[in-house]
Amino acid sequence: MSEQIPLTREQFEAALRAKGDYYHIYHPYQVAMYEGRASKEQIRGWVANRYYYQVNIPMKDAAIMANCPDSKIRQEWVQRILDHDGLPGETGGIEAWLALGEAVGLDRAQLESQELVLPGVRFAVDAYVNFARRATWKEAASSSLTELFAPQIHQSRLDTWPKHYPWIDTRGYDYFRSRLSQARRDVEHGLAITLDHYTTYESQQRMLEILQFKLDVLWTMLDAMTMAYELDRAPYHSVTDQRVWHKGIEL
Ligand SMILES: O=C(O)c1cc(C(=O)O)c2c(n1)C(=O)C(=O)c1cc(C(=O)O)[nH]c1-2
Repeated sequence: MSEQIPLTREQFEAALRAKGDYYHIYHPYQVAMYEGRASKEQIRGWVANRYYYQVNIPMKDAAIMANCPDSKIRQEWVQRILDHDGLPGETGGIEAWLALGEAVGLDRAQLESQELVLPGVRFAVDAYVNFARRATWKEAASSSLTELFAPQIHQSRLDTWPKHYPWIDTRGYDYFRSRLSQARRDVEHGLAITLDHYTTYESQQRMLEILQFKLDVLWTMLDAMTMAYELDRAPYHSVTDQRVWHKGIEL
């Protein structure tokens, strides 16, 4: 049997970018938010649940670094952790997300307690972190490439939310603004690693599947929020309106 011919660098990049068709920017929950159709509860639910993604991203990036023997790569990758955690005394992305939480009327302590984080969101985010722990550092690094499509989604919020949701304190928007340049820089580095590394047809197809896995993580988070905040079907809704679900099991 003849071997499949690998995609050229340009074709591979085009195939990665084509995955943008499945980005969560097209999820109805996300569309409702930027079209101004989301209720206060839906916006608050999204911010509270996305907080779990925010706090896990630096742990995901630390897992990639822990598996990476190349100091040059770590030198660049560590910036991602600093973006979210900040240096001591600085405001990082997690702090900026908490400010967004306050801007939409959520209590900081409630956000930090993670009591609003739905199990479906928790499982999806955990799948991403666990993948990064177990995969090779290159595959885990490449899985961040949904960020190719992130500047557009952050910009769409900056363009539409202040108009649609005058009740949101505009100081909350700093997170989205700072991610515009941070995501572009991340993508440059992540894309270079990815285009250099996957040079066989099989490995390129595997990488495209990994990117689909990551798209699934993001889409599934919004599915869980749709159930809870749009369809009024939070977990256990048929038996109780209490938030009885687990709040994370530390291992
Ligand atoms: O708001 C969004 O829609 C969105 C999506 C993504 C993404 O595509 O994974 C990230 C972010 N935001 C983000 O703010 C962020 O810091 C981030 C890091 C990563 C990653 O996989 O390492 N994705 C994303």
